[in-house]
Amino acid sequence: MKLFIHRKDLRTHDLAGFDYLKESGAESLHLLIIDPFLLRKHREKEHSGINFLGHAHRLMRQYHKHQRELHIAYGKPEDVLDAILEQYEIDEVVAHRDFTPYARERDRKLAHVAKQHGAEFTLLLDHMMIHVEPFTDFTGKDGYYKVFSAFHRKWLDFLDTNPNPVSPVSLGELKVSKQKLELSEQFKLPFAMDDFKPADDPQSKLEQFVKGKIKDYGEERDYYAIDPSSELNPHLVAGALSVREMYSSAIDREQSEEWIRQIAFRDFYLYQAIYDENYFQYEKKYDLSALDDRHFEAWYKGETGIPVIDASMRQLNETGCMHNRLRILSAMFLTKNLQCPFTLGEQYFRRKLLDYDNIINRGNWMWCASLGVNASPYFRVVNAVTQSAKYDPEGDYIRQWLPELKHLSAKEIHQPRPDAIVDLKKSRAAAIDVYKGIVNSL
Ligand SMILES: Cc1cc2nc3c(=O)[nH]c(=O)nc-3n(C[C@H](O)[C@H](O)[C@H](O)COP(=O)(O)OP(=O)(O)OC[C@H]3O[C@@H](n4cnc5c(N)ncnc54)[C@H](O)[C@@H]3O)c2cc1C
Repeated sequence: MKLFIHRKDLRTHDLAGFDYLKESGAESLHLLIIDPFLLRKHREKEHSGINFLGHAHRLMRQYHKHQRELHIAYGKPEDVLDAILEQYEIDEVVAHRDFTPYARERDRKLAHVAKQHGAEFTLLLDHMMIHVEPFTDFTGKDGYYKVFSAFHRKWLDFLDTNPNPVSPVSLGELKVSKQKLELSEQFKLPFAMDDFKPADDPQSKLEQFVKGKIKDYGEERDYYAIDPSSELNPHLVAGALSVREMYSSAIDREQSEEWIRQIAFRDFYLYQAIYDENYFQYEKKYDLSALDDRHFEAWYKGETGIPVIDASMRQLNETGCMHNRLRILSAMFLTKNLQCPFTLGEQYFRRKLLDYDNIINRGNWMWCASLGVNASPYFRVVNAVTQSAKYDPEGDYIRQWLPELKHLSAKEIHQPRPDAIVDLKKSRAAAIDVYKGIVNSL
């Protein structure tokens, strides 16, 4: 019998692991491990944890609907696996690959436990559009792409000749074992799944988006006050929706290029995390000693006196959502105008974002902070006030999140408040000076 472990792939169709199980013809036991490490610091009460657990609850229901058994265990993955392999005749453990340092170490430990029990440990690539090894062969490049535009061109060519279609295999076609798992008390969930509202179905949202808003995405994607983007990402990061489904539902639609380009962007950051050995340690490579956390609290509480920044942080704190343009403004403001290390903002987003993803979050924070291989130039410091006036000309977004400024005119509402913690012009000049030193310290 095989053991399939769900991770960031909380769905019951189009999974590389399901294709593999179907092909093998073997019976399989299906497991989701809730890892206490990933819920430390009460993340189950933060938006990112609530999103994941809401999707876990939805997955449980889907298994139930298919009359299949999904076992849920709570504990260190290697301990859970050890207990299961001790009790059951399992010859192979199957899961999907992940590239964060924590995931790599976890999988190293799981491989070790599997080996001790004489079982195979198979990791499959599921959550990227491209398969990285064939892609690397296809590029014929010595080394990897460091710049997105060149990567993007090759990515499109590669998918033209190496399509990665949605799999027709779904849970109902697998021989899922009906055996009960008898795990000891220590592996029982310390909370009830019912405490988490099951996440909504992403399929109808995807369908609506590709039939409607996708054609305006290229022109309107930055106009955050009118909700121009798909808002599918919380489903994608939990794996309730596969990237193949997103790509294949959009690729033949007119004017879908810009949206597809964003999917390539996601693959690009995942690809960087695989090939750039410094991806997770740039903060140790640069000299960031000129930066400090003086203004961090004002930033995360939305009390900087720059209306668009405060509005976006209030939205984030309350809902876990923040549009991409606002993430850029708020990250550049923190790292550049407030001269705060990017890692503090990165960690704050980890707790707060509904669609938090370690690799994508880090790549974007580094881009904003002008660090790493694919970074904005150090002298790029966007002006939050002019961007606010450009993308939200009536100030509707600010009025929604800062009702105390409702009375101000469309012209006044974007302007720094009298008690703003920094002067945008002066802090921009200072940031350019400091970041010139930082980027040259590598
Ligand atoms: C500082 C900062 C932090 C971020 N943190 C995260 C994070 O933790 N998790 C995360 O998934 N994204 C993150 N992003 C990227 C981006 O903001 C979100 O992917 C996007 O806002 C999701 O919105 P949407 O669901 O409407 O997707 P759409 O705008 O409809 O885009 C479709 C898909 O394209 C991908 N995408 C879009 N923008 C980007 C981007 N800039 N980089 C990589 N992929 C992108 C996403 O997978 C998304 O599902 C961050 C961006 C910044 C500037």
